[in-house]
This record gives sequence, structure tokens and C-alpha cells, in this order.
Amino acid sequence: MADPSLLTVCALAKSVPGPRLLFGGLNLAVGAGEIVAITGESGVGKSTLLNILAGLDDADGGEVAIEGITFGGLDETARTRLRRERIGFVFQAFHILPYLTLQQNVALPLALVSPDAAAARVEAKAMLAAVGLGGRGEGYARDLSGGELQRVAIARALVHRPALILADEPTGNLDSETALRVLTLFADAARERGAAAVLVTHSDATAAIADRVLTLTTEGLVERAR
Ligand SMILES: Nc1ncnc2c1ncn2[C@@H]1O[C@H](COP(=O)(O)OP(=O)(O)OP(=O)(O)O)[C@@H](O)[C@H]1O
Repeated sequence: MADPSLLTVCALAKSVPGPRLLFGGLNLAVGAGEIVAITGESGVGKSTLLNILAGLDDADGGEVAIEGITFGGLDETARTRLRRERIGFVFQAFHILPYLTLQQNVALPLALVSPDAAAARVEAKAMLAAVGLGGRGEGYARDLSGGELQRVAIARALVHRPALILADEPTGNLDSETALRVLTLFADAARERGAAAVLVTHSDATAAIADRVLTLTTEGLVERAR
């Protein structure tokens, strides 16, 4: 049985201007080593939920705790630090910085928490190779396809071995073989070093590596029979 304390979400509520309720009374517990997939119709609020879990957006009510630490009790500096050190985030729009090389982009999470630039370079290089982009580290985002950018984003989210991985449609731009390759990285992070992962997805292959598949509704997350 997984330890339910890595990510706990209690009575979370969020509305957007309209006003329209995206969700209310949302509860979730994700243990170390557990992978949860979240599905739901377009516009239902999956990306908004992920942003709240990462402390990038505020809920209207409820609480999110990572390893027992609630975002609500932290100032902006402490929030940023928790996010940098403990979370790896794959954004739907990737957000690869155009003025840094790909290797520098991937090394960024390490550079922000450790002064050892040489070690960060080595780890970034290895991570790029792991997503099938070995030898491309000196290139820039402008030269990459959507699927390649997505893989750089995944390498950057995993390089600092975060306790919590949050990924928004992480295989949306990938062919099935490449998708399987990156999904193995998520699965390895969970099984080998006890990371917890929340993956927003429409893909059956991604749902297949998850321990639970949940559907987002206005009443919260509903477990899907498998
Ligand atoms: N700041 C905002 N102002 C108004 N509406 C917003 C705001 N932020 C989000 N929304 C709306 O909230 C809804 C949920 O958006 P969100 O991106 O979370 O959905 P999603 O489930 O991830 O969708 P998709 O699967 O298409 O990516 C959308 O209808 C969006 O237009």
C-alpha cells in the first residue's frame, strides 16, 4: 500500500470568471511511488487543477499539501523553493526558454538548487539521451519539432529527481514508440525512487501505466473502472 501522504488535496474548489464552477469538494491522495492519470473533457479544468497542485494558481477554497507542507502557509519565496526542489512540471505549452541551449534548459532545475554546474551539465546530457535527444544538447528550441520540444520539457521536469511529477498531456505530440519511451521514464521514477506522478492525459498508453485513472468532474475526481 502506497504512503498516501506525498500529495494530499482536501476540499479543493475553483471557479473561473463567468462565474463557472470548475470543481468543488475535490479530494485526492497520491502516495510515494504511485502514478495517477487524470482524464476529462476539454475545458473541464484539468490544466487549472495541475497549476493549483503546483502552487502556480490559487484555489478558491481547500488545501494542497506536498509532503505535509501546505502552499497556503508559505510566502511566495518558500512556494517557489518548494516547487523548484520537490516538483517536476511538464507544461502543455512546454515553455522551453529560447535563448538557452536545450542542455541549458534541461540543466536549469539543477542549476537553481546546486552550484555544481559541471554535474548539472552531465545530468542534463544523460537526461536528453534518455528522451532520445542525445547529441542535440547544443541546439535551440527554434530548431525542434513539437514532439522534440515536448521531450526536452520532460527531460527538464525529471532531471532533478522531483518527489512529485505533474505533467499536462506529456505524450500529446509523440508517436506511440516515443511515447512509450518517455512513459517508461515516469514509471521508473515512480517504481525505482518513489516519485508520485499526476499525469493529465487523453491517451490510453499513458492511462495504462497509471495505478489509478480518475475523471475530473464538477464534483471532483471520480475513479474510472478499468
Ligand atoms: N483566467 C481565466 N478566465 C476565464 N476562464 C478561464 C480562466 N482560466 C481558465 N479558464 C477556463 O476554465 C476552463 C478550464 O480550462 P483548463 O485549461 O483547465 O481545461 P482543460 O480541462 O485542461 O482543457 P483541455 O483538455 O482542452 O486542455 C476553460 O473553459 C477555460 O476557458
